[in-house]
Amino acid sequence: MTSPAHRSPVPELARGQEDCSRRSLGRPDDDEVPVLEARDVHVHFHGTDSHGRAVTIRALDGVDLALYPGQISALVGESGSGKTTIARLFALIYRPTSGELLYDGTPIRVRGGRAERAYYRNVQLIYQDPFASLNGLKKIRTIISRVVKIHFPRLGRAGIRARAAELLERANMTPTSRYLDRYPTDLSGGQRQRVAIARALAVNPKVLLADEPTSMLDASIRLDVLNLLSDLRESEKVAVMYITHDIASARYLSDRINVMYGGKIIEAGSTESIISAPVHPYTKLLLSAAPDPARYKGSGKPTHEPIADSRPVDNTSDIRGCRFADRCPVAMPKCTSEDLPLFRSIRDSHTVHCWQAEDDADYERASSDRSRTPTNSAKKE
Ligand SMILES: Nc1ncnc2c1ncn2[C@@H]1O[C@H](COP(=O)(O)OP(=O)(O)OP(=O)(O)O)[C@@H](O)[C@H]1O
Repeated sequence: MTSPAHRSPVPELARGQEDCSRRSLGRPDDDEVPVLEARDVHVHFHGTDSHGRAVTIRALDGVDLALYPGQISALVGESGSGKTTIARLFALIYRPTSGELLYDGTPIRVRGGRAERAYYRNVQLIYQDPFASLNGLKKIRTIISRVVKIHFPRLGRAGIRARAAELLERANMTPTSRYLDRYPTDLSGGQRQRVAIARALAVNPKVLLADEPTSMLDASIRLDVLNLLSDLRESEKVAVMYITHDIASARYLSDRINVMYGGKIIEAGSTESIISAPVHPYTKLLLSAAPDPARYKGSGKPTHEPIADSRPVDNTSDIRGCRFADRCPVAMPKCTSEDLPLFRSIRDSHTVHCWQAEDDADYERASSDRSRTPTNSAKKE
Protein backbone atom coordinates (compact mmCIF):
# COMPACT_ATOMS: atom_id res chain seq x y z
CA MET A 1 0.00 0.00 0.00
CA THR A 2 1.20 3.51 -0.71
CA SER A 3 2.19 5.24 2.47
CA PRO A 4 -0.35 7.65 3.91
CA ALA A 5 2.24 10.43 3.87
CA HIS A 6 2.63 9.98 0.14
CA ARG A 7 -1.11 10.15 -0.34
CA SER A 8 -1.93 13.15 1.73
CA PRO A 9 -1.97 16.50 -0.02
CA VAL A 10 -2.01 18.14 3.45
CA PRO A 11 1.55 17.82 4.76
CA GLU A 12 0.77 18.81 8.35
CA LEU A 13 -1.73 15.99 8.52
CA ALA A 14 0.48 13.51 6.76
CA ARG A 15 3.12 13.72 9.45
CA GLY A 16 2.47 11.15 12.13
CA GLN A 17 -0.83 10.18 10.58
CA GLU A 18 -1.49 6.48 10.90
CA ASP A 19 -4.77 6.03 9.11
CA CYS A 20 -4.93 5.59 5.36
CA SER A 21 -7.42 8.34 4.53
CA ARG A 22 -6.35 11.60 2.97
CA ARG A 23 -8.36 13.83 5.25
CA SER A 24 -9.58 16.39 2.77
CA LEU A 25 -10.35 19.53 4.70
CA GLY A 26 -11.67 22.23 2.45
CA ARG A 27 -15.02 23.40 1.25
CA PRO A 28 -16.30 22.12 -2.08
CA ASP A 29 -15.63 25.51 -3.54
CA ASP A 30 -14.32 24.79 -7.00
CA ASP A 31 -16.07 23.35 -9.97
CA GLU A 32 -15.13 19.66 -9.88
CA VAL A 33 -18.27 17.76 -10.77
CA PRO A 34 -19.18 14.80 -8.55
CA VAL A 35 -19.32 11.52 -10.43
CA LEU A 36 -22.45 10.56 -8.53
CA GLU A 37 -24.76 12.78 -6.54
CA ALA A 38 -28.03 12.63 -4.62
CA ARG A 39 -29.88 15.91 -4.14
CA ASP A 40 -32.58 16.16 -1.49
CA VAL A 41 -33.53 12.55 -2.05
CA HIS A 42 -36.45 10.98 -0.21
CA VAL A 43 -37.27 7.28 -0.41
CA HIS A 44 -40.52 6.09 1.12
CA PHE A 45 -41.78 2.52 1.39
CA HIS A 46 -45.21 1.24 2.25
CA GLY A 47 -45.20 -1.02 5.29
CA THR A 48 -47.26 -2.06 8.31
CA ASP A 49 -46.75 -1.36 11.99
CA SER A 50 -46.87 -3.93 14.81
CA HIS A 51 -50.71 -3.71 14.75
CA GLY A 52 -50.87 -4.39 11.03
CA ARG A 53 -51.80 -0.79 10.18
CA ALA A 54 -50.45 0.72 6.98
CA VAL A 55 -47.53 3.08 7.54
CA THR A 56 -45.08 5.03 5.42
CA ILE A 57 -41.45 4.13 6.10
CA ARG A 58 -39.23 7.13 5.48
CA ALA A 59 -36.05 5.24 4.61
CA LEU A 60 -34.40 8.41 3.29
CA ASP A 61 -35.53 11.82 4.38
CA GLY A 62 -33.82 14.53 2.33
CA VAL A 63 -30.35 13.16 1.61
CA ASP A 64 -27.62 15.20 -0.12
CA LEU A 65 -24.51 13.23 -0.97
CA ALA A 66 -21.81 13.62 -3.60
CA LEU A 67 -19.10 11.13 -4.55
CA TYR A 68 -15.88 12.35 -6.23
CA PRO A 69 -13.24 10.46 -8.21
CA GLY A 70 -10.37 9.23 -6.07
CA GLN A 71 -12.25 9.83 -2.84
CA ILE A 72 -13.64 7.38 -0.29
CA SER A 73 -16.81 8.57 1.40
CA ALA A 74 -18.03 6.56 4.36
CA LEU A 75 -21.68 6.25 5.33
CA VAL A 76 -21.80 5.41 9.01
CA GLY A 77 -24.84 4.71 11.14
CA GLU A 78 -26.76 2.11 13.04
CA SER A 79 -29.04 -0.49 11.54
CA GLY A 80 -32.05 0.99 9.77
CA SER A 81 -30.52 4.45 9.32
CA GLY A 82 -30.78 4.20 5.52
CA LYS A 83 -27.25 3.30 4.38
CA THR A 84 -28.18 0.36 2.16
CA THR A 85 -31.09 2.33 0.72
CA ILE A 86 -28.58 4.91 -0.57
CA ALA A 87 -26.45 2.15 -2.15
CA ARG A 88 -29.53 0.64 -3.80
CA LEU A 89 -30.63 4.04 -4.98
CA PHE A 90 -27.26 4.67 -6.65
CA ALA A 91 -27.39 1.13 -8.07
CA LEU A 92 -30.83 2.00 -9.53
CA ILE A 93 -32.48 -0.83 -7.61
CA TYR A 94 -34.68 1.77 -5.88
CA ARG A 95 -36.02 4.99 -7.39
CA PRO A 96 -36.32 8.20 -5.37
CA THR A 97 -39.78 9.09 -4.13
CA SER A 98 -38.63 12.67 -4.65
CA GLY A 99 -35.34 14.43 -5.25
CA GLU A 100 -32.76 13.92 -7.93
CA LEU A 101 -29.83 11.65 -8.77
CA LEU A 102 -27.06 12.90 -11.05
CA TYR A 103 -24.28 11.09 -12.85
CA ASP A 104 -21.37 13.27 -13.99
CA GLY A 105 -23.56 16.29 -13.33
CA THR A 106 -26.46 15.08 -15.48
CA PRO A 107 -29.78 13.92 -14.02
CA ILE A 108 -30.14 10.15 -14.28
CA ARG A 109 -33.08 9.21 -16.43
CA VAL A 110 -32.05 5.75 -17.60
CA ARG A 111 -34.87 3.42 -18.51
CA GLY A 112 -33.22 0.38 -20.05
CA GLY A 113 -31.12 0.14 -23.20
CA ARG A 114 -27.56 1.33 -23.78
CA ALA A 115 -27.70 4.18 -21.27
CA GLU A 116 -28.67 1.83 -18.48
CA ARG A 117 -25.97 -0.71 -19.41
CA ALA A 118 -23.38 2.05 -19.46
CA TYR A 119 -24.53 3.23 -16.05
CA TYR A 120 -24.33 -0.26 -14.55
CA ARG A 121 -20.85 -0.63 -15.96
CA ASN A 122 -19.71 2.60 -14.35
CA VAL A 123 -21.36 2.04 -10.97
CA GLN A 124 -20.54 -1.31 -9.37
CA LEU A 125 -21.95 -2.70 -6.14
CA ILE A 126 -19.82 -4.83 -3.83
CA TYR A 127 -21.90 -6.88 -1.43
CA GLN A 128 -21.43 -7.91 2.18
CA ASP A 129 -21.36 -11.59 1.41
CA PRO A 130 -18.67 -12.44 -1.16
CA PHE A 131 -19.76 -16.06 -1.25
CA ALA A 132 -23.34 -15.33 -2.22
CA SER A 133 -22.20 -12.93 -4.93
CA LEU A 134 -19.93 -15.48 -6.69
CA ASN A 135 -21.09 -18.59 -8.53
CA GLY A 136 -19.54 -21.44 -6.54
CA LEU A 137 -19.68 -23.81 -9.53
CA LYS A 138 -17.46 -21.69 -11.77
CA LYS A 139 -13.73 -21.26 -11.70
CA ILE A 140 -12.36 -17.83 -10.81
CA ARG A 141 -11.05 -17.54 -14.37
CA THR A 142 -14.57 -18.08 -15.75
CA ILE A 143 -16.22 -15.73 -13.27
CA ILE A 144 -13.97 -12.84 -14.26
CA SER A 145 -13.60 -13.67 -17.96
CA ARG A 146 -17.36 -13.74 -18.41
CA VAL A 147 -17.67 -10.09 -17.40
CA VAL A 148 -14.68 -9.10 -19.53
CA LYS A 149 -16.16 -10.92 -22.52
CA ILE A 150 -19.55 -9.23 -22.20
CA HIS A 151 -18.11 -5.75 -21.96
CA PHE A 152 -15.05 -6.10 -24.21
CA PRO A 153 -16.07 -8.68 -26.82
CA ARG A 154 -13.36 -7.57 -29.25
CA LEU A 155 -10.53 -8.56 -26.93
CA GLY A 156 -10.41 -12.14 -28.21
CA ARG A 157 -9.61 -15.25 -26.22
CA ALA A 158 -6.01 -14.50 -25.40
CA GLY A 159 -6.85 -10.91 -24.52
CA ILE A 160 -9.63 -11.97 -22.19
CA ARG A 161 -7.33 -14.47 -20.43
CA ALA A 162 -4.66 -11.83 -20.00
CA ARG A 163 -7.19 -9.33 -18.71
CA ALA A 164 -8.57 -11.81 -16.15
CA ALA A 165 -5.06 -12.37 -14.81
CA GLU A 166 -4.36 -8.63 -14.75
CA LEU A 167 -7.54 -7.99 -12.75
CA LEU A 168 -6.61 -10.58 -10.14
CA GLU A 169 -3.25 -8.95 -9.90
CA ARG A 170 -4.89 -5.57 -9.33
CA ALA A 171 -6.82 -7.17 -6.47
CA ASN A 172 -3.47 -8.35 -5.05
CA MET A 173 -4.16 -12.03 -5.73
CA THR A 174 -0.72 -13.07 -6.83
CA PRO A 175 0.66 -15.22 -8.27
CA THR A 176 -2.53 -15.24 -10.31
CA SER A 177 -1.87 -18.78 -11.56
CA ARG A 178 -2.53 -19.97 -8.03
CA TYR A 179 -6.12 -18.64 -8.12
CA LEU A 180 -7.38 -18.66 -11.72
CA ASP A 181 -8.28 -22.34 -11.81
CA ARG A 182 -9.72 -22.55 -8.33
CA TYR A 183 -13.35 -22.34 -7.26
CA PRO A 184 -14.77 -19.77 -4.82
CA THR A 185 -15.23 -22.61 -2.30
CA ASP A 186 -11.45 -23.14 -2.29
CA LEU A 187 -10.85 -19.58 -1.14
CA SER A 188 -11.09 -17.77 2.19
CA GLY A 189 -13.75 -15.08 2.69
CA GLY A 190 -11.17 -12.33 2.18
CA GLN A 191 -9.90 -13.92 -1.05
CA ARG A 192 -13.47 -14.25 -2.31
CA GLN A 193 -14.12 -10.60 -1.57
CA ARG A 194 -10.96 -9.78 -3.57
CA VAL A 195 -12.33 -11.82 -6.48
CA ALA A 196 -15.63 -9.90 -6.21
CA ILE A 197 -13.66 -6.64 -6.31
CA ALA A 198 -11.56 -7.87 -9.27
CA ARG A 199 -14.77 -8.72 -11.11
CA ALA A 200 -16.19 -5.28 -10.35
CA LEU A 201 -13.01 -3.71 -11.74
CA ALA A 202 -13.34 -5.71 -14.96
CA VAL A 203 -15.57 -3.01 -16.42
CA ASN A 204 -13.36 -0.05 -15.38
CA PRO A 205 -16.02 1.41 -13.11
CA LYS A 206 -15.98 4.99 -11.94
CA VAL A 207 -17.79 4.22 -8.69
CA LEU A 208 -17.65 1.32 -6.23
CA LEU A 209 -20.54 1.06 -3.80
CA ALA A 210 -19.14 -1.14 -1.03
CA ASP A 211 -21.95 -2.19 1.34
CA GLU A 212 -20.25 -3.43 4.51
CA PRO A 213 -17.67 -5.30 2.43
CA THR A 214 -15.81 -6.64 5.46
CA SER A 215 -18.59 -7.38 7.91
CA MET A 216 -18.75 -11.09 7.02
CA LEU A 217 -14.99 -11.58 6.97
CA ASP A 218 -12.71 -12.85 9.68
CA ALA A 219 -11.21 -10.05 11.71
CA SER A 220 -7.71 -10.93 10.54
CA ILE A 221 -8.48 -10.27 6.87
CA ARG A 222 -10.78 -7.26 7.15
CA LEU A 223 -7.85 -4.93 7.03
CA ASP A 224 -6.55 -6.50 3.79
CA VAL A 225 -9.81 -5.69 2.02
CA LEU A 226 -9.90 -2.14 3.43
CA ASN A 227 -6.34 -1.60 2.25
CA LEU A 228 -7.24 -2.90 -1.19
CA LEU A 229 -10.07 -0.36 -1.46
CA SER A 230 -7.66 2.31 -0.31
CA ASP A 231 -5.17 1.33 -3.01
CA LEU A 232 -7.86 1.36 -5.71
CA ARG A 233 -8.77 4.91 -4.80
CA GLU A 234 -5.21 5.80 -5.76
CA SER A 235 -4.53 3.51 -8.68
CA GLU A 236 -7.93 3.59 -10.40
CA LYS A 237 -9.10 7.03 -9.22
CA VAL A 238 -12.37 5.34 -8.46
CA ALA A 239 -14.95 6.97 -6.18
CA VAL A 240 -15.78 4.63 -3.30
CA MET A 241 -18.86 4.78 -1.09
CA TYR A 242 -17.98 2.72 1.96
CA ILE A 243 -20.94 1.63 4.10
CA THR A 244 -20.26 0.55 7.65
CA HIS A 245 -21.64 0.42 11.19
CA ASP A 246 -18.13 0.92 12.44
CA ILE A 247 -16.88 4.50 12.66
CA ALA A 248 -13.38 3.25 13.53
CA SER A 249 -13.03 1.54 10.15
CA ALA A 250 -14.48 4.64 8.45
CA ARG A 251 -11.82 6.68 10.21
CA TYR A 252 -9.14 4.28 9.05
CA LEU A 253 -10.19 4.20 5.42
CA SER A 254 -12.17 7.20 4.30
CA ASP A 255 -11.57 10.80 3.26
CA ARG A 256 -15.09 11.86 4.22
CA ILE A 257 -17.50 10.60 6.85
CA ASN A 258 -21.26 10.99 6.51
CA VAL A 259 -23.09 10.07 9.71
CA MET A 260 -26.64 8.81 9.17
CA TYR A 261 -29.54 8.66 11.56
CA GLY A 262 -33.20 8.06 10.75
CA GLY A 263 -32.83 8.45 6.99
CA LYS A 264 -30.82 11.69 7.18
CA ILE A 265 -27.15 12.54 6.95
CA ILE A 266 -27.08 14.33 10.28
CA GLU A 267 -23.39 15.28 10.12
CA ALA A 268 -20.78 15.20 7.36
CA GLY A 269 -17.25 16.39 6.94
CA SER A 270 -13.67 15.43 6.31
CA THR A 271 -12.64 12.44 8.41
CA GLU A 272 -10.26 14.64 10.37
CA SER A 273 -12.97 17.15 11.17
CA ILE A 274 -15.62 14.57 12.15
CA ILE A 275 -13.20 12.72 14.40
CA SER A 276 -11.55 15.73 16.03
CA ALA A 277 -14.51 18.13 16.23
CA PRO A 278 -17.86 16.33 16.07
CA VAL A 279 -20.87 18.53 16.75
CA HIS A 280 -23.91 16.27 16.68
CA PRO A 281 -24.59 14.39 19.94
CA TYR A 282 -25.21 11.20 17.92
CA THR A 283 -21.79 11.44 16.25
CA LYS A 284 -20.25 11.97 19.69
CA LEU A 285 -22.08 8.89 20.95
CA LEU A 286 -20.81 6.80 18.03
CA LEU A 287 -17.27 8.00 18.63
CA SER A 288 -17.40 7.35 22.35
CA ALA A 289 -18.54 3.79 21.66
CA ALA A 290 -15.93 3.18 18.96
CA PRO A 291 -12.70 1.32 19.47
CA ASP A 292 -9.38 3.06 19.26
CA PRO A 293 -8.32 2.95 15.57
CA ALA A 294 -4.79 2.09 16.63
CA ARG A 295 -6.20 -1.09 18.13
CA TYR A 296 -8.19 -1.67 14.97
CA LYS A 297 -5.08 -1.23 12.90
CA GLY A 298 -3.04 -3.59 15.00
CA SER A 299 -5.37 -6.56 15.00
CA GLY A 300 -7.71 -5.85 12.12
CA LYS A 301 -10.45 -6.39 14.66
CA PRO A 302 -12.93 -3.66 15.51
CA THR A 303 -14.47 -4.07 18.93
CA HIS A 304 -18.09 -3.05 19.07
CA GLU A 305 -19.14 -1.54 22.35
CA PRO A 306 -22.92 -1.48 22.33
CA ILE A 307 -24.34 2.03 22.31
CA ALA A 308 -26.44 2.53 25.41
CA ASP A 309 -30.12 3.03 24.59
CA SER A 310 -29.95 1.82 21.02
CA ARG A 311 -33.69 1.78 20.41
CA PRO A 312 -34.46 1.43 16.72
CA VAL A 313 -35.34 4.79 15.25
CA ASP A 314 -38.99 5.38 14.41
CA ASN A 315 -38.93 6.41 10.77
CA THR A 316 -42.67 5.96 10.24
CA SER A 317 -43.94 9.12 11.94
CA ASP A 318 -44.04 12.45 10.14
CA ILE A 319 -42.22 14.46 12.77
CA ARG A 320 -41.03 18.03 12.89
CA GLY A 321 -37.40 18.48 13.85
CA CYS A 322 -34.92 15.86 14.92
CA ARG A 323 -35.54 12.08 15.07
CA PHE A 324 -32.71 11.70 17.56
CA ALA A 325 -34.29 14.11 20.07
CA ASP A 326 -35.86 11.40 22.23
CA ARG A 327 -32.43 9.81 22.76
CA CYS A 328 -30.43 13.03 22.85
CA PRO A 329 -28.79 13.99 26.15
CA VAL A 330 -28.89 17.71 25.29
CA ALA A 331 -32.26 17.97 23.52
CA MET A 332 -34.12 21.28 23.75
CA PRO A 333 -37.84 21.97 23.17
CA LYS A 334 -37.15 23.48 19.75
CA CYS A 335 -35.49 20.23 18.60
CA THR A 336 -38.98 18.82 18.09
CA SER A 337 -41.05 21.95 17.66
CA GLU A 338 -39.12 23.65 14.85
CA ASP A 339 -37.76 22.53 11.49
CA LEU A 340 -34.20 21.27 11.69
CA PRO A 341 -31.79 23.67 9.97
CA LEU A 342 -28.51 22.72 8.33
CA PHE A 343 -25.46 24.47 9.75
CA ARG A 344 -22.25 24.75 7.78
CA SER A 345 -18.74 25.37 9.04
CA ILE A 346 -17.24 28.69 8.00
CA ARG A 347 -13.83 27.00 7.77
CA ASP A 348 -14.40 23.80 5.83
CA SER A 349 -17.06 21.53 4.41
CA HIS A 350 -18.30 20.21 7.76
CA THR A 351 -22.11 20.33 7.94
CA VAL A 352 -24.48 19.35 10.73
CA HIS A 353 -28.23 19.13 11.22
CA CYS A 354 -28.33 20.13 14.89
CA TRP A 355 -29.16 23.23 16.94
CA GLN A 356 -25.93 22.64 18.91
CA ALA A 357 -24.15 24.47 16.08
CA GLU A 358 -26.32 27.59 16.42
CA ASP A 359 -24.15 29.29 19.06
CA ASP A 360 -20.89 27.93 17.70
CA ALA A 361 -18.88 30.75 16.10
CA ASP A 362 -17.45 28.27 13.59
CA TYR A 363 -20.88 27.55 12.11
CA GLU A 364 -23.45 29.50 10.12
CA ARG A 365 -26.87 28.57 8.92
CA ALA A 366 -26.67 27.12 5.40
CA SER A 367 -28.40 29.00 2.66
CA SER A 368 -31.83 27.65 1.82
CA ASP A 369 -31.00 28.16 -1.87
CA ARG A 370 -30.19 24.57 -2.82
CA SER A 371 -28.65 25.56 -6.11
CA ARG A 372 -25.88 27.36 -4.24
CA THR A 373 -25.61 24.97 -1.32
CA PRO A 374 -22.69 22.57 -1.67
CA THR A 375 -23.62 18.99 -0.98
CA ASN A 376 -22.62 16.87 1.97
CA SER A 377 -19.45 15.54 0.50
CA ALA A 378 -16.55 17.77 -0.34
CA LYS A 379 -14.31 17.21 -3.30
CA LYS A 380 -10.93 15.80 -2.53
CA GLU A 381 -8.23 18.33 -1.96
N1 LIG B 1 -37.76 -2.71 0.42
C1 LIG B 1 -38.12 -2.18 1.59
N2 LIG B 1 -39.41 -2.18 2.01
C2 LIG B 1 -39.78 -1.62 3.17
N3 LIG B 1 -38.93 -1.03 4.03
C3 LIG B 1 -37.64 -1.00 3.69
C4 LIG B 1 -37.15 -1.57 2.45
N4 LIG B 1 -35.81 -1.38 2.38
C5 LIG B 1 -35.48 -0.72 3.52
N5 LIG B 1 -36.57 -0.51 4.29
C6 LIG B 1 -36.61 0.22 5.58
O1 LIG B 1 -35.90 1.44 5.39
C7 LIG B 1 -35.14 1.76 6.53
C8 LIG B 1 -33.69 1.92 6.14
O2 LIG B 1 -33.18 0.62 5.81
P1 LIG B 1 -31.69 0.37 5.30
O3 LIG B 1 -31.58 -1.08 4.98
O4 LIG B 1 -31.36 1.34 4.25
O5 LIG B 1 -30.86 0.71 6.61
P2 LIG B 1 -29.32 0.38 6.92
O6 LIG B 1 -28.78 1.58 7.61
O7 LIG B 1 -28.64 -0.06 5.68
O8 LIG B 1 -29.46 -0.83 7.93
P3 LIG B 1 -28.49 -2.13 8.06
O9 LIG B 1 -27.19 -1.59 8.56
O10 LIG B 1 -29.21 -2.99 9.05
O11 LIG B 1 -28.38 -2.74 6.69
C9 LIG B 1 -35.40 0.66 7.55
O12 LIG B 1 -36.45 1.08 8.40
C10 LIG B 1 -35.83 -0.49 6.68
O13 LIG B 1 -36.67 -1.37 7.41
